[in-house]
Amino acid sequence: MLRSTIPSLKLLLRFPYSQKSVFRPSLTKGLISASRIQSYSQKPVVNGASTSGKQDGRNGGKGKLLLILGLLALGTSAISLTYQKNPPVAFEEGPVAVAKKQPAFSKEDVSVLFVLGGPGAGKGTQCAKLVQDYGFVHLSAGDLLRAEQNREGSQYGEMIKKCIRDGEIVPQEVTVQLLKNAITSNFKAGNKKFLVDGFPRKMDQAITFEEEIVPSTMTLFFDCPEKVMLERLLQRGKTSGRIDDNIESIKKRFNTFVETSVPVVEYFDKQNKVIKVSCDQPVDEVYQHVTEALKGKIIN
Ligand SMILES: Nc1ncnc2c1ncn2[C@@H]1O[C@H](COP(=O)(O)OP(=O)(O)O)[C@@H](O)[C@H]1O
Ligand SMILES: O=c1ccn([C@@H]2O[C@H](COP(=O)(O)OP(=O)(O)O)[C@@H](O)[C@H]2O)c(=O)[nH]1
Repeated sequence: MLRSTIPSLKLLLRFPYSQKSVFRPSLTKGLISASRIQSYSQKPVVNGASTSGKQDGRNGGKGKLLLILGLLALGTSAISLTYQKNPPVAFEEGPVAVAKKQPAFSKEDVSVLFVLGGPGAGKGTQCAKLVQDYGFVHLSAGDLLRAEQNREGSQYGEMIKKCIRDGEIVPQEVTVQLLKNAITSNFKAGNKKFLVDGFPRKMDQAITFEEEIVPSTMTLFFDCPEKVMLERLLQRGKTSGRIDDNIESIKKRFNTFVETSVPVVEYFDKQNKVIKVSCDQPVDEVYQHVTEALKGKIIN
C-alpha cells in the first residue's frame, strides 16, 4: 500500500516544482530590470557624458515609464516570493492527490500470469507447454531484452548485454516498456491471456507493471534446488549460445535471484497470489503439477 503511493506522491511533488520553474525566471528578470531601471533614472549618463536637456526631458518620460515597469516587476517578484514560501506539502492533501495513474488495461481485458523461478528452473519449458495446450501468449522478459539488445540502432543494446552477462536486472523502464508494447500489440490482435515469464524480478518492476499495465492475476512460482538449476544451465550452455550460461554469470544470477527476486515472490505470496510448483522432476511430471495447480484458477 505504502509503496504503491510513492510514484503518485512524486508526481504531486513535481507540480509545485514546475510552478516554481515558471516563477523563478520572472523573479530573476524582475530584479534585474528593476535595478537597471533605477540606474538609468538616477544616472542619466551616456558614455560617461551628461546628456542634453532635450534628452533629459525624454529620459524623464522614459524614466517614469521605466519606473512603472520596475514597480510592476517588483510586484511580480514579491508575489513570486510569497508563493514560494508556501510549502509544497499543501498540494499532497489537495484534490490533485487522488489523481493516480490508471493501468492501461483492466483485469477483465487482459489476464497476466507472472512466471517466476530461479535461472534454469524450467520456466520457459513449462510456458511452451501451456501455450500449446491453453492458448496463452508467452512473453519472456529475457527474450524481449535479448531481441532489444540485438535490434539495430537500439540505444540500450550495450547496457542490456552488460546486465545480462553480469546477472543484473536491466533498469525497469526498459523492460516494462518492452512488455507494454508486446501486450498492447497482442491485445490488438485479439489475445487476452499472457504468461509473463522471468518477470518481475525486482520490486520496482512489480509495482510499475501493475500500476501502468495491468494488475497480475497470479504468480506461478517454480521452486527448484540450486544444484539442479546449475546442472540444467550448464547443460543448456552447451548449445544455447547465451552469454550468461557460464559458471561465472550463473553464480551472479543465483545471487540476484535470492537477494532481489525472492522478495517479489514473497510480496505476491502475502497477497495469496502465488501458486508454487516444485520442478525437480522430469518435464512432463512438472507439467502435470502445473496444470493441476492452475485448474479452476487460471485454466479450466
Ligand atoms: N523438468 C526438467 N527436467 C530436466 N531438464 C529440464 C527440465 N525443465 C527444463 N529443463 C532443461 O533445463 C534447461 C533450463 O530450462 P528453461 O526452461 O530454459 O529454464 P528457465 O526458463 O527457467 O531459465 C533447458 O535446457 C531445459 O531443456
Ligand atoms: O525482467 C527481467 C528479466 C530478465 N532480465 C535479464 O535477463 C537475464 C536472463 O533472464 P531469462 O529470464 O531469459 O533467463 P533465466 O535467468 O531465467 O534463465 C537475467 O539474468 C537478467 O539479466 C532482466 O534484467 N529483467
